Amino acid sequence: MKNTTIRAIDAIQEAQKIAFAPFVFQATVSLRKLGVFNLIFEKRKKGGITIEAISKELSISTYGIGVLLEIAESSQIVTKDDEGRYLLTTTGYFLNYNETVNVNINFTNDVCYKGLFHLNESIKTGKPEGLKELGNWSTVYEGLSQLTPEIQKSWFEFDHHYSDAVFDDALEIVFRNNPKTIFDIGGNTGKFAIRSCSFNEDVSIKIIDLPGQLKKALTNVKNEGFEKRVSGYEIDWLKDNPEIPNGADTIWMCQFLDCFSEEEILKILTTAVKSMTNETELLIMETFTDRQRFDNAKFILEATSLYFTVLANGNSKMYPAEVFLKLIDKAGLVIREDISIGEYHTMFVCKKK
Ligand SMILES: C[S@@+](CC[C@H](N)C(=O)[O-])C[C@H]1O[C@@H](n2cnc3c(N)ncnc32)[C@H](O)[C@@H]1O
Repeated sequence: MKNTTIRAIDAIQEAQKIAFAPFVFQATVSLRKLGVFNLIFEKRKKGGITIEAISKELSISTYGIGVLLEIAESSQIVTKDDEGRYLLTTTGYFLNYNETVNVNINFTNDVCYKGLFHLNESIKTGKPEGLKELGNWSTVYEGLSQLTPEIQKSWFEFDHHYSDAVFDDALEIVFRNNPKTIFDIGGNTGKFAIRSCSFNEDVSIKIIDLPGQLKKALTNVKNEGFEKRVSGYEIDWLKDNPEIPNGADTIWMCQFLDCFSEEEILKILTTAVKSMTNETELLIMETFTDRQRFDNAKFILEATSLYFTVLANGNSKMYPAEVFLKLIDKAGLVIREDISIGEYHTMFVCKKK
């Protein structure tokens, strides 16, 4: 976006918005949590609702509702008419009711907010300095299974939101050659394994992940009754010389490689290649910054990169596809198909060179 023609008065307004962005964010979180947005929306057909009426209905002081709605009005989240009645703007509506905005707000507030304070340190050290706000681990992945329930819920809802919706389309491609054995690398909570077992009655899946995460995934798999067809394999890709077993018809890596630096991605892909035959398909599904149709999607991915910097591991990010193209080639793989899936994702179907 170019801003060469922006007037100084507008530019200072934009700068002030950034200077106070955390205030607007926290006011929004509070208006959501207190049910003020819901109430304003419910009253839309009556022309809106005043601060006094909101205060009475929600048993919160007029002072409290007033300070929140003042900044919300200046931020174009609500409007106020001459009788002092508030309505949601379209932005306010999305802040309260859009599913993607909802998972992003919860993720920002519950998982990232406190940790982000340490971003400058992380940029200098290359370490996730904000992670200490959540627990004492060297990467967030070590701690995923130990996060408090509220933080864990927001983390998993964020993660799942961006993959769940595309699993249906992805499964059609994964199973078009009828694989009997799939390795799900970075299987997380076992969602893909469970969906695969429901989709195809013959397939066996091996989830490959860190021990804590694997335990959680296998419990979920058992709860769905698929424990005979899903096994686990413990790995820490950050250790020296990781190895995975042979025997997969398909290796599945969804929203996984972005959790690593370029050097680490190359190590993972090279290790995977060693376990592949000429027939094995390696499927990489990612959200690439240079493959987004909408600016807001690119913006979400750039913010997610900062989460990786300050909280996840200090050295990974959401990558442009061109970085992956180079690493895939370097690892000894060739891309047979390059498929766009859903709103955000790209799938690379890779084979050994
Ligand atoms: C973003 S999640 C993957 C999400 C999942 N595949 C999906 O599509 O929803 C990343 C996964 O990589 C795993 N992971 C991260 N670092 C790892 C490491 N050093 N060794 C092994 N697995 C790791 C995490 O435990 C987590 O399950």
